[in-house]
Amino acid sequence: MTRRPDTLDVRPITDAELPDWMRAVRTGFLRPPTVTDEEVADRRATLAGSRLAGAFDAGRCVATFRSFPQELTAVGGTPVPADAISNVTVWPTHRRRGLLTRWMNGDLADAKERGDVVATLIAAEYPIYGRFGFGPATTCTEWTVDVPRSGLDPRWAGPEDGGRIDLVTGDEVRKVGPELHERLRRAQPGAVSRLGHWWEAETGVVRFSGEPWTEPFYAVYRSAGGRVEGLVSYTADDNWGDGKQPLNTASVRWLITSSPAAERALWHYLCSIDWVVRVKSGWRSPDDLLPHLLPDPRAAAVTTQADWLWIRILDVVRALEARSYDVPGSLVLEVADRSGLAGGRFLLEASPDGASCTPTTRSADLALDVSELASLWLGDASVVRLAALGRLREERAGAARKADALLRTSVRPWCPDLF
Ligand SMILES: CC(=O)SCCNC(=O)CCNC(=O)[C@H](O)C(C)(C)COP(=O)(O)OP(=O)(O)OC[C@H]1O[C@@H](n2cnc3c(N)ncnc32)[C@H](O)[C@@H]1OP(=O)(O)O
Repeated sequence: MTRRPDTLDVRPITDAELPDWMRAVRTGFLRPPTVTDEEVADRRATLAGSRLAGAFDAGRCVATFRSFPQELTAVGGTPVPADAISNVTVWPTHRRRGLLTRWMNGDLADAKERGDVVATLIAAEYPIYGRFGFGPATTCTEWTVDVPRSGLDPRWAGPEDGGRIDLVTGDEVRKVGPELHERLRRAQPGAVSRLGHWWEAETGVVRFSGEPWTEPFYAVYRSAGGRVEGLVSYTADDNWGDGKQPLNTASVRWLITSSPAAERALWHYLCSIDWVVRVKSGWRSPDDLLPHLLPDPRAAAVTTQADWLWIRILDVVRALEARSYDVPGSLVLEVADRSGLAGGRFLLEASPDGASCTPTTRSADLALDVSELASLWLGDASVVRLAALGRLREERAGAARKADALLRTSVRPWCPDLF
């Protein structure tokens, strides 16, 4: 296949080019391209710290790339510096000429140079990013609850643990949300820091998505001691069936909690709203309490089960030293990285008191690609399973089981954010 010569002007964008860049992003994501002056102004206010690039053909932006600083929580709660990648689009007229490859290789090299431990992204499609050393590291699950079948007590009138649930406004959400989210993300492996504008965008104060804004409902859970421990944003449709029966579906936009009591109470609340016969959970942690807090968990059908956060390890030593380990153990990993950014042979010596990781010449226990290490690092994937799939190689008999004992975790990682 012959590729057309590269005549494009590929570079960071200027501030004056932001409207054109936004049009290009929308076109690449198949959304109506019209951008208003207000949306440009709102978007501009949210981009501090972001690195924005565009490809220009005869002066028109035809492809986009953005990255920005982020923190990702490792197993055990230590945040590591991450290079978050987003808004990757190449117009259909300019696809498969290597634009993504050029940007990605440059951005990952810059991130490595800056000292970022990982790069992160949410992949639009599964096959795009593995070639650049990314691996799927968390998953998301969506359930649809058939409320009348759930077995929950229909007379429920609020939490029985002394806590309370209140419907609140967007103003209140912006007051209590950020602190709650900080508590959650510092404890949850796989969670990421949020940019300052996240809460403003979620409550309609800044609008740059091009979607019409409709105010959702917000409910907050406070513990018996008055501490905010949970927050949910949801919408409901308007569906009256034959026979004048309300058959509404409540759809969760997001739900965050810092305690199991808050998680249980908010799901119970959502499943006890009069008229609501279906609750769509939104993209949740695979470990969410939802299905099993129902007396009949089969009332919660899995409607989505897919990869979510993808990670690219840029520094194997710092990544493996940043996370915690529940048991003592050692492991020699032969990590292949075709880009030359992070490969090598490493000795990991770990215990619940800490870990050290050093380049070594000892013979390897396991040989794997850097993308497979990304899937293992947050504790979600199974080494034994990856070996069975032929995606990593045991160099010493029994090494895969030994590695699972060291790397897997009792709580699965989860990233609540789309970015
Ligand atoms: C983090 C995010 O923003 S996710 C959003 C990603 N964007 C989208 O999905 C929007 C629609 N798609 C696009 O904009 C583009 O097709 C992109 C960005 C996915 C790819 O950009 P391109 O410039 O065409 O990619 P590029 O030419 O560098 O391709 C590199 C390789 O990846 C492969 N590839 C690229 N996209 C895909 C895909 N969607 N599925 C499978 N393979 C792909 C190419 O075939 C090529 O393989 P080769 O080296 O074996 O020939």
